[in-house]
Amino acid sequence: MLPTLLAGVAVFWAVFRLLRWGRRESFLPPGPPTVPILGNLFDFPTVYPWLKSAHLMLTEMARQYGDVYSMKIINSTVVVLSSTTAIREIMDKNSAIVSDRPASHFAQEITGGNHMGASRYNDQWRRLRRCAREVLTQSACRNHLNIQQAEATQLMYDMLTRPEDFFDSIRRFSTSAILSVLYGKRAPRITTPEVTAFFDAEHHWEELMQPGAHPPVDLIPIMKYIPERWASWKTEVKITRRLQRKLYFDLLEQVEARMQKGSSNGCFMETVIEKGPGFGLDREAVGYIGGNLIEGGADTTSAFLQTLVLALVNFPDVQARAQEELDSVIGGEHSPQPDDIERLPYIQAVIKETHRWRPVAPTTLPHANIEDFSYQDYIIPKGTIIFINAWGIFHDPEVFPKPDEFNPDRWLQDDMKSDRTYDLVFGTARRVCPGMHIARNSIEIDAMKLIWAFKFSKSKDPATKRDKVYDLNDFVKGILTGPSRFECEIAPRSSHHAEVIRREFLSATQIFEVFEQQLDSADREFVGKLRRDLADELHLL
Ligand code: HEM
Repeated sequence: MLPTLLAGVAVFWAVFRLLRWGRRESFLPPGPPTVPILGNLFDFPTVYPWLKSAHLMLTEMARQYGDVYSMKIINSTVVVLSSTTAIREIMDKNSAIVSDRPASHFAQEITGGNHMGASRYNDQWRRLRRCAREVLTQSACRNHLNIQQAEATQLMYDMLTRPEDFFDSIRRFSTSAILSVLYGKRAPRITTPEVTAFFDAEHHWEELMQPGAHPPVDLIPIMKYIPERWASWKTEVKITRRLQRKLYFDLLEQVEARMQKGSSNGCFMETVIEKGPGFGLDREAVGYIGGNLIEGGADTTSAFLQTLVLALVNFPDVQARAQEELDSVIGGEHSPQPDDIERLPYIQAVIKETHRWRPVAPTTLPHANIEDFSYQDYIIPKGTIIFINAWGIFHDPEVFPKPDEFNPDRWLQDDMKSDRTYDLVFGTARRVCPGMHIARNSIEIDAMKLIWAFKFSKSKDPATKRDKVYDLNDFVKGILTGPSRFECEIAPRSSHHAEVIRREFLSATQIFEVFEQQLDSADREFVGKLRRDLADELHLL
């Protein structure tokens, strides 16, 4: 009798709990109507990734339900923040409790909990983060300006000689710059083995981490126990882990080998290898911290630069004004140097406007809270997934009139000069991007040099001979985004500019050589020939 009664109570309890799934609790902020059990599952943008980008759908809902709204996804709660006031009141004031990440079974399985960006708010994350913070301070990052600047001279040279490949040249640049800073080993070609290995590993990682691409193991944890033959994602997880580890630990071994030979070059990982144990990081974690930083730094920087080119092509008046400023402040004898940015307010505004117009991370990365907290009359329960709708904030017409227009002047208005909204591009609370100083340096150097060096204009339609029409919303879908591949015309602003580009690239040889100690024979041959040909060419000029 008792077992039957207990079983009855258990079934009743399970049914009772199930019926509460999907229902919005009265203490939550408002949001779209829910359906039983599934809640807002079908309102959630990632369920239809092929339809519309997540940030556009989240923004449409914000205009309807307000700057703090909630959704129920089965038994989890999602809150979306779409105003600076909400960011200040929720993220800044509660930073100690809103810096968790939603659970990611895939990230845990692939990296063993060593992925800083995907890690929960736990002791291992604190160790990884402390190490990254101390080694990536603003002043420490100045030590890497030389190689970032040298890499930018190769980017200019590549655009000069192969303008049609600019999309890949930018990708090579950003991957090589971050590899040099982190591992002291550069990548002179897009086919350099580490670049190919990174793209391959990243492709698998992004495919797995894309919400909606695989069964929702985090929402329905029992799925973890499905045997591999019916769960293709388990094989993908193994492949991704193998590819990442091969890249990260091969690179780590190369740094260790150089250090043993006494030919260190001051890269980030040398410091991490020395100081890592002091931060409580074992070799496993040291391997992953570097890998996670390549991942954080490579595609974000290239997406920004590709967006900048798209904007320059489509807003020629902005380009002309930026070039006027560069001509009057820098002149034509040499390209801009890192510290010149202080004297170039319009270029600074162009950079801010690029971040605002098409942010690389339009919803940053999702946060989660480790404790309940209240906001106005609402309670946000522990474990809520918090989306920062940076796109919605940057495209709020009340704050940024005509938000789709690329207008750097808005950042030169007195009230915007010290406005903190811009900081959102690098995230919030204790998760704010640890690579932002490295990123800012790269972006500033490149924006100054590229705008100084080239005229960017629209390609012609071969049939009509008219300017091509660009779809300024054709961006790759995902948590991190950038423009889909596009064509444009890139020409040096004068033959004198072209000559300066060649000279500056050749004179960066000494800086490059420090980062070329371990290149493979094909890359070594490539850089040798390139420099010999360039020297001959300049000699003839
Ligand atoms: C245009 C360049 C970049 C942009 C726009 C950008 C933006 C962001 C954003 C929005 C976040 C999420 C912050 C949050 O959760 O609130 C983030 C996290 C992160 N970024 Fe960046 N980032 C850039 C470059 C870099 C670079 C160069 C590195 C490495 C040197 C890097 C490494 C990371 C890491 C490791 C995290 C995860 C931090 C954590 O969860 O504790 N990022 N970044």
